Amino acid sequence: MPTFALGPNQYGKAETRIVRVVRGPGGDELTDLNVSVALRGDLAASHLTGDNSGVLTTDTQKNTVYAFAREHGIADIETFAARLAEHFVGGQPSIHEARVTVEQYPWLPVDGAHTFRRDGGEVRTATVHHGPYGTRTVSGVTGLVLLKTTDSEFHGYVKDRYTTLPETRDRILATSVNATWRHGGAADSATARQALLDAFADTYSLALQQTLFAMGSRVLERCPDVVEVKLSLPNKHHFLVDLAPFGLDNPNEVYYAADRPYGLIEGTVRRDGVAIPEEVVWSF
Ligand SMILES: O=c1[nH]c(=O)c2[nH]c(=O)[nH]c2[nH]1
Repeated sequence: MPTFALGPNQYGKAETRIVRVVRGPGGDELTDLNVSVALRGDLAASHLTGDNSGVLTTDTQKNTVYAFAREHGIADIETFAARLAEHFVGGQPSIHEARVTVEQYPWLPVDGAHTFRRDGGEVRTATVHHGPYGTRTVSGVTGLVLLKTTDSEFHGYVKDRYTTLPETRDRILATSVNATWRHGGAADSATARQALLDAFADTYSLALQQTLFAMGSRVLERCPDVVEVKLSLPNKHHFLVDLAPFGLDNPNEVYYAADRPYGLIEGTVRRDGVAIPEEVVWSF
């Protein structure tokens, strides 16, 4: 008779959407979040026999997210996530570890009073793990779309019998930045985000790979608390259209913006010679 063992497991309320309005005479403040909680601990009995005596229900977790927004405010998403994670672990003996992931959808004021507009597709992220190892925070941004119209070359690459890509000394460079930065909890995400923007803008690029390293390095330079930056950069190709069939030249003016396939350039930038604390990664 085969026997089976329960492997790594976790549970929690995913994607609690919460919008908080702080009303003030000088204009309202809007915070728009998507909060996911996952808990681990002494919880096998629920899986093995249906004994739920250690289970803090996912419904309670959702309620806690809402209540904390009112009781403690949100401050920034790192603080909000850490407060929740510490509460779940500190409040129940059966819960030993918590992972709280927060996505923030930025809104910009329209009239400085009570009207806002969503700020493109950009999303700010924070993931906090809390457990016997303490609190580990990873902040980030996704969907930050950037483009520069020049100061980008690409040449000197391998040519084999399948290569058709022409070398270029002047091309459009565009990407949608997906970045995370691991830190001790004190990193200023606005500074990190600005570092990504500045490095993309002022790096004369010979490859998106080189721009990636410059962007990660700039975050480490400006944010002393950050130990590691991970970047995933789709190369949003812009191909010059051949207008010769119409008797027209095309001096870097008219492009075809391809949405797929796209190059995907990914890499990690770390501080040299600094011992980096082990990353907490749950198996799923
Ligand atoms: O910056 C680039 N890196 C590549 O690896 C690559 N490959 C490619 O076709 N175009 C580009 N551009």
